[in-house]
Amino acid sequence: MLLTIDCGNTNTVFSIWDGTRFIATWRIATDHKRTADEYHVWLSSLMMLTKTEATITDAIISSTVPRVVFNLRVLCNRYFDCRPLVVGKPECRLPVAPRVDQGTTVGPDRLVNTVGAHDRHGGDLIVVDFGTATTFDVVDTDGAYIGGVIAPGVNLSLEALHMAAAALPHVDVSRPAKAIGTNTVACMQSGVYWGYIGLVEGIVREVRKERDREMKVIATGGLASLFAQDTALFDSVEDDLTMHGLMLIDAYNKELERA
Ligand SMILES: Nc1ncnc2c1ncn2[C@@H]1O[C@H](COP(=O)(O)OP(=O)(O)OP(=O)(O)O)[C@@H](O)[C@H]1O
Ligand SMILES: CC(C)(CO)[C@@H](O)C(=O)NCCC(=O)O
Ligand SMILES: [K+]
Repeated sequence: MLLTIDCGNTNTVFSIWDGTRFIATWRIATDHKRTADEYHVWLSSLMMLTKTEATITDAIISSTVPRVVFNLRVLCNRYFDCRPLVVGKPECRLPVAPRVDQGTTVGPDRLVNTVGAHDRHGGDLIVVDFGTATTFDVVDTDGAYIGGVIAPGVNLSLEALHMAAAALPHVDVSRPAKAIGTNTVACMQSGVYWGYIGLVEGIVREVRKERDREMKVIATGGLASLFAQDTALFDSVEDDLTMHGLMLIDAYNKELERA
């Protein structure tokens, strides 16, 4: 079975693909100090607790945090006796190469989302991912990543308000009942919630204008379904998009190896 690891700046998600479907998904806070042994204790306990029967033989990693890759590699070598594929490394091939400025490095999560979304929807697409950053990936007709937009993440914006203003408390994102807040928390929630609705709609409008063509919008990330309540923009909301992309990239590389 395949272990897919999506390491973001905030959270790291592990899933197990049994060849047909994902049988388990577990989340842990990203911490570069976490050792391979710690990952293994955590993973094996969850497997036991949930009675997940899995023999991991392969692994693929997407990491937006370069320094966590070392310990994730050790985890795969030591405990699963395999060498993981790492998205963004030259030995990990992608079905279609990104078309961006020379010398620039695209976030591996964005490359993986591009592959996952193009497989499900073809081109042209805009993939919106509500993670630590809110990213927009523009996918060409042939499935190439051709650029996009990086905006501050929703939770990051709320945290920035709290950090910079003495009178503003820590607030969790939520859908406010009204746009006009009548207390501090409601005002902040309105600013971020309706602000992000406007941000997403505005950016998609500009990207479509620039591309001058129809483009489907695919949303992913923990907060996608929250925002989907108040915009008709998303053609589809898919929480498993990154994992689907990782599974496809692994299969693509295995196929190349066999050829
Ligand atoms: N309905 C909800 N309301 C509030 N928060 C939510 C909701 N659903 C998910 N979340 C939270 O949203 C955040 C976004 O999750 P996601 O996995 O997309 O990104 P992340 O882990 O924050 O970022 P990264 O992938 O960059 O590490 C998570 O912290 C998750 O717990
Ligand atoms: C933008 C983030 C942080 C989103 O996770 C990640 O994709 C990243 O670190 N990207 C590198 C820069 C780029 O994608 O152009
Ligand atoms: K993510």
